[in-house]
Amino acid sequence: MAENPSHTPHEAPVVLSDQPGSFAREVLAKRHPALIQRVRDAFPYSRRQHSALDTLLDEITNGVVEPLAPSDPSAPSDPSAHDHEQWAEWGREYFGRPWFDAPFLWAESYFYRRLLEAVEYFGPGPWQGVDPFAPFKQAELRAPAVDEQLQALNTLPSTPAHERATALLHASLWGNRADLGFRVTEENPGTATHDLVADDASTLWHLLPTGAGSTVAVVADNSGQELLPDLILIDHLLTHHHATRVTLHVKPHPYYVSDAMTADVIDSLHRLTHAPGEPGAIGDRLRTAIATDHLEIRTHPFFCAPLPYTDMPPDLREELSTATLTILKGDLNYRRLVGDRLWDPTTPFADLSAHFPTPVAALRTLKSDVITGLDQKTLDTLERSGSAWRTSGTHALIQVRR
Ligand SMILES: O=P(O)(O)OC[C@@]1(O)O[C@H](CO)[C@@H](O)[C@@H]1O
Repeated sequence: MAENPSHTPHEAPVVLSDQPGSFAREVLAKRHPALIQRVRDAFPYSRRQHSALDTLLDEITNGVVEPLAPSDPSAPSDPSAHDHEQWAEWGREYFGRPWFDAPFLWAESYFYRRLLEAVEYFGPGPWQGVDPFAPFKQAELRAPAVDEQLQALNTLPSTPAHERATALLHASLWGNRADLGFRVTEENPGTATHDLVADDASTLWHLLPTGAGSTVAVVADNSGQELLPDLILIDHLLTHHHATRVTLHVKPHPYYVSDAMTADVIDSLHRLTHAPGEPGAIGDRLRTAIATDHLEIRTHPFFCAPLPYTDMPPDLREELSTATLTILKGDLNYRRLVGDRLWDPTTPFADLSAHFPTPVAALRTLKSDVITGLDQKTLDTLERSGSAWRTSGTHALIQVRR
């Protein structure tokens, strides 16, 4: 194993991908190559795009990390060059070294940036802005399972308020299993457990008393079967006066396969508004909320950066600071919040999230090695179970720091 310079007595080791058999290694060695193949199969790409995908595949399996290709000098303002300087700085330590030696968080993020480059997403040219993951996202949103989930919402108006709030929070939480990146290699994710490994839901609701005029920031994760329940939860927060204003933060470009962008919010709203009954009513209310600034869709380049939230730039920090509570969805946001490190699982979540500018709630199904804030008894039970509880997506948590 390569020496891990980031391991100081005060901080746990950074997750790397250099350990054979580790989860992080599997993602780089198996998930990323499989993803290249899926994207390739989904589009009528040109010879140049296929060749760029071949080069990327060869590099991630046998080569060393290469910088982004130089921008096209013949194009006066090459849009593909928008973040070159940034990546040159973020990658300085890792260029020329095997992919498996870079921090897992960095390597994954850079892989998605390079995949977008290979398919010419940033242009200039006809493929500019063509989301390579759109076919997978759209298929998921059209799935018959979604019709059933939407129909089930028709029982909501007659469900007692407390039960309804819990059901919607849990739907948003477990929606995080619908992560298409995860499914590239985990076709049949195991059965979800129902007990949460940590459940601070009561603190979350205490932070949002009705009628207090709160603002909630929701940092979204996956589109489709995660974003739909997120939107339904947002409607609940607004209509039941837990918040007067919600900001929904999405990715500025395709990321981790199914991560939500503005286009995905539009598609999900369309799916809701075109469904009969309660889902249609929810969709209409959400559109009204957007039109009246009670719900605002926001994005920021930092949401696709290979960095933890401790490195959040001042403008985003300032923007989020106005929220009463930030809800961070999913596994990657959790890794970025507490740091992508092999913490002692009983390290308090509140200590590791203290840097975040607002009270924060993490809603996450467990799909990577990082875990914090467990009590010893829960940890012992999980360890005794012999299951891959950290990474299989069968376990979930709601952790809140006031
Ligand atoms: O953030 P999400 O969508 O919940 O999960 C992202 C994820 O699928 O990607 C990484 C591996 O590729 C892991 O952190 C996690 O399993």
